[in-house]
Amino acid sequence: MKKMIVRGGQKLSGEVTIGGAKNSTVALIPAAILADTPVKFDSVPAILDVRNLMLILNSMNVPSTFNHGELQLDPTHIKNVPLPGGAIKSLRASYYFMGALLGKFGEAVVGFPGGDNIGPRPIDQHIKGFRALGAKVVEKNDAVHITTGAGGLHGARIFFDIVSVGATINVLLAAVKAQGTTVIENAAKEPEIVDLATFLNNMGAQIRGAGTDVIRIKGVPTLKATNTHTIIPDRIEAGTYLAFAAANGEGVLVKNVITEHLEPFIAKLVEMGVYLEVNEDSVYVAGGHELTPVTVKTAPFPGFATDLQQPITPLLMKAKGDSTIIDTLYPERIKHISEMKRMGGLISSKDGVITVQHSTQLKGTTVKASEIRAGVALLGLALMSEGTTTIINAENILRGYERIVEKLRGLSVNIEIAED
Ligand SMILES: CC(=O)N[C@H]1[C@@H](OP(=O)(O)OP(=O)(O)OC[C@H]2O[C@@H](n3ccc(=O)[nH]c3=O)[C@H](O)[C@@H]2O)O[C@H](CO)[C@@H](O)[C@@H]1O
Ligand SMILES: C=C(OP(=O)(O)O)C(=O)O
Repeated sequence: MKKMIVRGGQKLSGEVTIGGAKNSTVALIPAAILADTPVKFDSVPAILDVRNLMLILNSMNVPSTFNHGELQLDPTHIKNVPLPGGAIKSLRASYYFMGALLGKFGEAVVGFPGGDNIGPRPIDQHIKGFRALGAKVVEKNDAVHITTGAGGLHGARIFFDIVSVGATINVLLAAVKAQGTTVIENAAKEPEIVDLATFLNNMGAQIRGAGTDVIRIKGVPTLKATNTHTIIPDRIEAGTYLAFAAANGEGVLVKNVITEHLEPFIAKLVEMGVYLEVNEDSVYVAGGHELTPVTVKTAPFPGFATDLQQPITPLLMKAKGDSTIIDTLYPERIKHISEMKRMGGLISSKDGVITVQHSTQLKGTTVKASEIRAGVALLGLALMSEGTTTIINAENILRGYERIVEKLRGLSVNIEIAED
């Protein structure tokens, strides 16, 4: 296990460059097995989720190499082996192998995924989608067994009961080579879905409407990669550094940002009184602002991302008054609260409403990163606290934040990582 040791009370300054989006990458890698050729990605983030996906690929006879942000993989001799456990349990997005294997072979056995401890995360909509495409789905022995009959998968009209990123992507992966046309209604609109559709379309897929709530997929028999796919920047990583810079910076430039992907987040910072300069592909945050409290309500894209409600929390503690957070997607995403309280943070949660008060007596201590965004929020609070904070279970942060220690050191933060 790893721990991060952060010395607080330092001001962030300088530049930080955002890497490729975790939530695109973890969909693109399973999607790549649909290709009949080798595949190359660049701007791939150096995160633990990528390492674990490479282990899963390896178990399927798909060799891969990852150097300097470039990931190459060769699915031409892939074997459809059952994927019941092991690395599957290490990340949520391993469930994309259900859709990808189903699309490729017409069958899949994939263990129930792991991922963040952020409350219940059912996959009923994924299964509903697979069934609509003609698959038989049985859940047994902690794994999902999916098969198709002799006719294979066929296009269908699917109306999701709730907007789900994972279900939209999984059904898209299964449908891309199915016979006929699939229409997904009430689809999720996240930029990572558009990135995935761009990758697949460049390989010959016929997907229209990604980024809107109706996606049409005309099945094609084969997919071939002819060029390198560059992954979009990580909007959640960008939002995290913007929040850190606003709370504790004295001039930070966050580079490689698609600012349109962060509109509700940037609007919230402006509403709080943070002084920002939004450039074409970067955002500059100046220091020393008077902050007013706000209400944050998470929603599917283009709403305020649930993945940013914890990272913005330390900043809310700087505002003079009470702020409110309502996470409509994951009301139980509150694992940071007890740890923040131990650091002197004035924060509480009742009936799905988190109240964050102006907190001036913050002190470092040993806290636990129980999941990625809870962990990074504690890191943000550590930067504002007096003394040293030790964050244990730091792997949960490294799962999705590439080179975070180096990036923060580049912003003059005194931070180190060590074995626990
Ligand atoms: C790898 C990845 O991209 N992870 C993101 C993805 O997770 P993930 O794809 O798992 O999240 P979903 O968009 O599916 O979940 C949205 C909501 O729908 C519910 N739901 C989902 C599927 C289902 O079959 N039934 C159901 O009820 C969930 O419990 C949740 O309340 O989107 C979340 C919401 O933006 C983000 O927090 C995660 O970072
Ligand atoms: C919840 C998250 O990730 P995952 O879906 O991979 O668990 C996240 O990135 O905040």
